Amino acid sequence: MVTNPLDYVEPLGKAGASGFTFHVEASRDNWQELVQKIKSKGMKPGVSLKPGTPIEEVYPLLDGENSVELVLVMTVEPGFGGQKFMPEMMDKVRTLRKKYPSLDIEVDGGLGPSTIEAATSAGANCIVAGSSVFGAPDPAQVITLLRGSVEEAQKRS
Ligand SMILES: O=C(CO)[C@H](O)[C@H](O)COP(=O)(O)O
Repeated sequence: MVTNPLDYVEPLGKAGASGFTFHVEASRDNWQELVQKIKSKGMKPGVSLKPGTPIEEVYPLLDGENSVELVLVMTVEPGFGGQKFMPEMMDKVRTLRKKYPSLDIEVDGGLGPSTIEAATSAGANCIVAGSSVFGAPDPAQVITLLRGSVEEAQKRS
């Protein structure tokens, strides 16, 4: 998480990023300008929210003009890898999935073989995973498992 996301749009665009996700908590006053700038640099805009932030805070960014195309529901407090997945965040994912059936919904924090099912069955289709992949004896196998869980959940929906 950065506190001044606007400052990073230009450099990340230049570096070739395809997407740019900012925290709603850091952009309450300027998210419209931010989304416009992200799109003007050819990147896909996304918004993220911390565990303590209610899901309703992102609705204006999805419903109006200059809408974001992805919501990242943090399943740990932002800061560092290796933290414990917060299953109670799945209520946010379920609520979002019900309201926005084709939205990209990402989850980040504590995702791995033991938590992926909770996330994908709630409606998450983009997974951020650090420790469970990089700490595994066979990282490719974990990635295949995570991807398979997303695909299975999508077939069921
Ligand atoms: O940066 C993070 C939090 O700010 C992420 O949660 C992290 O990169 C993912 O790591 P892990 O899969 O180990 O939870």
